[in-house]
Amino acid sequence: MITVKTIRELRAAVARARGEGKRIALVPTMGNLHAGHIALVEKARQRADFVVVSIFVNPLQFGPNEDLDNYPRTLAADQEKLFGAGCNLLFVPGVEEMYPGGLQSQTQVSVTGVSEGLCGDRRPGHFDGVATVVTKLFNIAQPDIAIFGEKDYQQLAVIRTMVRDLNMPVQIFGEPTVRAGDGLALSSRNGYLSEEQRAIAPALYRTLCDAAAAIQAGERDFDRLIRDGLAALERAGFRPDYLEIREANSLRPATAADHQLVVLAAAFIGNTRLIDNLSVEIAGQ
Ligand SMILES: Nc1ncnc2c1ncn2[C@@H]1O[C@H](COP(=O)(O)OP(=O)(O)OP(=O)(O)O)[C@@H](O)[C@H]1O
Ligand SMILES: CC(C)(CO)[C@@H](O)C(=O)[O-]
Ligand code: BAL
Repeated sequence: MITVKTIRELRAAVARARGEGKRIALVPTMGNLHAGHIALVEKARQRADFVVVSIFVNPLQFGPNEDLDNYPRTLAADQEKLFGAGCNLLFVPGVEEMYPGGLQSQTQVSVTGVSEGLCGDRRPGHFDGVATVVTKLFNIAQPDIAIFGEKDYQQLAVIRTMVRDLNMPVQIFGEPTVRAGDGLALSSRNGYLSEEQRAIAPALYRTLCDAAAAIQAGERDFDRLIRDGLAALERAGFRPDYLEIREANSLRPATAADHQLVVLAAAFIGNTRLIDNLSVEIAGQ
């Protein structure tokens, strides 16, 4: 595995791999890697011959009061994990390499529809920042495929929409959320939790499971399910940001006629904001 910091080095290595007839995969990350990221890398290995992982804590997708400065940066440990997972090239650009003209003058990519509501409302500008950096990473690495986690469900929908609308020649794969034994979705931000907060955290997934089970059992009063879910999160010690039930593909609010649903939630424990989601397929329809 080689680690490069510049677009020029990345392009040269990818051109060599392509010249050898290799299929290129890209796994974009913000680092502080855990088993969820490694599962994406392993999937990339299965589907391609040359795996590029990027680690870039993208300032463009953070709001002014968010955790950009505190976001964990653990390059040496990440390199070790990626080497073990069969990554071929690690791209770790600095902010200047990615945004040489500064953040203000950066052309931005903005996806309508699926980026509205949910995290799009709670984190204004977030998905413009994500769509912009992912477009840049696609243009820089020109991968055949790119792999993302379903944990960031709305992000995956935004990227799929962007690729479709802008005819980007890259195939997108979404991978299931990797969870701890108690159900908590693995996330770099879990590292912010104290022992006491970590004990509260699995209630987020439990709440999603309860809502999904109620839908499977025939409940279609989604407003009531949302109210119950928000109350359950509060009882557990969360400060809920949102809990919503959406149609799984369009992300519009679900109706009783929909067959593929997703329950999505974001909630704070102290200053730490966790997100999670659970898809619900209504069988036999
Ligand atoms: N538990 C997980 N299972 C599968 N994929 C995941 C998981 N957590 C993150 N990913 C995916 O890894 C990629 C990089 O995500 P990122 O580096 O932001 O990690 P993260 O753990 O989600 O961090 P954060 O705490 O900032 O949300 C994204 O495609 C994301 O969806
Ligand atoms: C896709 C991504 C790497 C873009 O910065 C980021 O949003 C993430 O880690 O999910
Ligand atoms: N995992 C999504 C990146 C973010 O929260 O900014």
